[in-house]
Amino acid sequence: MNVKVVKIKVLGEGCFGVVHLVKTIAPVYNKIYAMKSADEDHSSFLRKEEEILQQFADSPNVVRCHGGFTSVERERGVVYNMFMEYAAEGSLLNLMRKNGGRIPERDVKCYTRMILEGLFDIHRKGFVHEHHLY
Ligand SMILES: Nc1ncnc2c1ncn2[C@@H]1O[C@H](COP(=O)(O)OP(=O)(O)OP(=O)(O)O)[C@@H](O)[C@H]1O
Repeated sequence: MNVKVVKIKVLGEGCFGVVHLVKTIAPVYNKIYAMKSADEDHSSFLRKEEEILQQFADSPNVVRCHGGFTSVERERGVVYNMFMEYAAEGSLLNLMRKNGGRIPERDVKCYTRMILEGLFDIHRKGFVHEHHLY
């Protein structure tokens, strides 16, 4: 499948790759995704992440994965890309930064519930969540 996207902006960078906000051009026009990319030679983690996320399509508290594809970029060569649901409100860290280093008390209950329900689904399927500190 010949997937074409326009990169709108960088959303962030993790240990293994960069995440862009993108808009699709082909084969479907104007779909918005968060797209995580890694050089093909170092893409095994991303392919694994995709394989795992696909198992959580029915979990509303785990970010939805919309598949992956390979592209060739002039500067980087062959790249593997994974489409994710775009979390437009950003991360909890963004929320804390906007609120003087805290999560507003009125929001704590709702986010705690979402995190615990997401973790419950993850553990139920036999996975553990790991976050890298760097
Ligand atoms: N689906 C998304 N919607 C919006 N922003 C996202 C999305 N996924 C990732 N981001 C942004 O990109 C950053 C990097 O994401 P990534 O998944 O690569 O790493 P991480 O989860 O922060 O850390 P790690 O490398 O430990 O997995 C995030 O911190 C976040 O700011």
